[in-house]
Amino acid sequence: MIQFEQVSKVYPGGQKALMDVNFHLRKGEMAFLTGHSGAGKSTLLKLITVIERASAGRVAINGHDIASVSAKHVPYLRRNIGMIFQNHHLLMEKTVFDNIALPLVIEGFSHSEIKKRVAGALDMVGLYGKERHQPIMLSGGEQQRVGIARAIVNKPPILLADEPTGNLDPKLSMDILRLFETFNDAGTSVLIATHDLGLIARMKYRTFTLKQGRMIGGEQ
Ligand SMILES: Nc1ncnc2c1ncn2[C@@H]1O[C@H](COP(=O)(O)OP(=O)(O)OP(=O)(O)O)[C@@H](O)[C@H]1O
Repeated sequence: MIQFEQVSKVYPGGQKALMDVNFHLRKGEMAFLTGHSGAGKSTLLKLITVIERASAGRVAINGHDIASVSAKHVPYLRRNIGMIFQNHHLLMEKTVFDNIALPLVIEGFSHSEIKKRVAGALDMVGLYGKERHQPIMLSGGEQQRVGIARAIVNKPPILLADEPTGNLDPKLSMDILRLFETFNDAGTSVLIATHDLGLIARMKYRTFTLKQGRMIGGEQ
């Protein structure tokens, strides 16, 4: 599903963020990506979402080399990827409904379809009835679930999460992980970047480990 072959990333200032990275997230797999601060986790996710481009090597999604995707076609590629952030990047002045509807509005869905899909997404993350609230009225865990609902509302085959449980207590973190498992059970490929080794230890998933830009575990 997502394949890196000998991928390196050097930022314009000369900072080497990734070096000769090989890894393969299989279709329908759920896995963790870990490593110390600065190890290159966010950079790896940015190469998948084409926020950054690789300096060397090959990044492929579904067998397609994304180096050949032009800037114009990047938005189409991103429709296949739901992205979840630690500080969820919600629009605080908008309602929960508007936040979740955003990807569908951009894709030009009809209002009735948007209502149906947002209701379904709210139901999945356990926030049904909160659609008129503003994010500021919700707890940290609830805000994170709004971010997750927005990421899955257009049913992408790939879900990427960058420190999705960073601000949450262990119980809420586990709830979020269980939510990811539900999507994974439905066939979504899920990659979760996290520092939380305790959380990883409690789960049975493959773990890719980065150390100073090199992959030191989990490639097989
Ligand atoms: N836009 C950038 N320009 C220059 N250097 C960068 C840029 N983004 C990241 N880096 C550098 O690349 C390296 C990897 O950073 P990255 O953010 O991928 O690490 P990370 O593992 O996600 O860290 P954290 O867990 O702290 O978020 C770091 O040394 C960082 O300083």
